[in-house]
Amino acid sequence: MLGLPTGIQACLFDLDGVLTDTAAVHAAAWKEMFDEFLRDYATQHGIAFQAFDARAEYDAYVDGKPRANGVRDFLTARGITLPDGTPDDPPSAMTVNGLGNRKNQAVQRRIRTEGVHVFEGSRRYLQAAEKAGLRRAVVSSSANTREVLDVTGLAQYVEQIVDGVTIRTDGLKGKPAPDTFLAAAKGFGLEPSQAAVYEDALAGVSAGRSGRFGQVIGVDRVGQAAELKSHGADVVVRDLAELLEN
Ligand SMILES: O=P(O)(O)OC[C@H]1O[C@@H](O)[C@H](O)[C@@H](O)[C@@H]1O
Repeated sequence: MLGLPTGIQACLFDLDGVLTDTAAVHAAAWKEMFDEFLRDYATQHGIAFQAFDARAEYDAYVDGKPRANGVRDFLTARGITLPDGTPDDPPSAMTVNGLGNRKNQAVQRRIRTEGVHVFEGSRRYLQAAEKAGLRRAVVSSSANTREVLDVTGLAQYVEQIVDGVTIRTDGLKGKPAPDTFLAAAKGFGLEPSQAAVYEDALAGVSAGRSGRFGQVIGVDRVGQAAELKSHGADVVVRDLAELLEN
């Protein structure tokens, strides 16, 4: 049923790139912020400007992770160290949190002006999961999760949210650690083996694999099926509608 092995009682959905087409919106906002930062950094240090690669560097260092971890992991890969600062740093601050807040301004502006596209196959899958009596949670690193679920009308299908805000308030480790998915399974009173994880990010499928979930479904929106498999996806689909067929 719904492409799931028997015994699965809950669906734990990532948001950006799985339910909504917001992975691309995040990637564009990251590029806007990092390119501005990297241009200034290159001028100050007398080095050549090398733009942020919104595909390869986004997928490897940023996608699926909590905001500050994405900033830190990308800068580390480029050999750049900045002080962490604090979450309330202004967007102009040259800190990990400052850059994260600058990116958040960009992503919120884009969400407001461009709107959010819902993958129709995902909406249908959520409805089918509800009809089948499966529990439904959204497990996302994004602190903008509630807003996106509200503006898209998807909130009505979701029973539990573990997001970027929960990570901060409950002191959870973000993806690729399995903690956010484990918290969602626990919230339903279920074992990880009784829950399926739906993820488009490499960090997310790694989290599903290390948490020993009953099924890890990789959702390939950008042609990275092989990487999703090698990071731990049991199956890879291009759209959740494919799972409705079996
Ligand atoms: O900056 P936010 O909205 O809290 O989101 C953090 C991360 O959330 C993830 O869901 C996205 O895949 C990342 O691209 C994003 O950076």
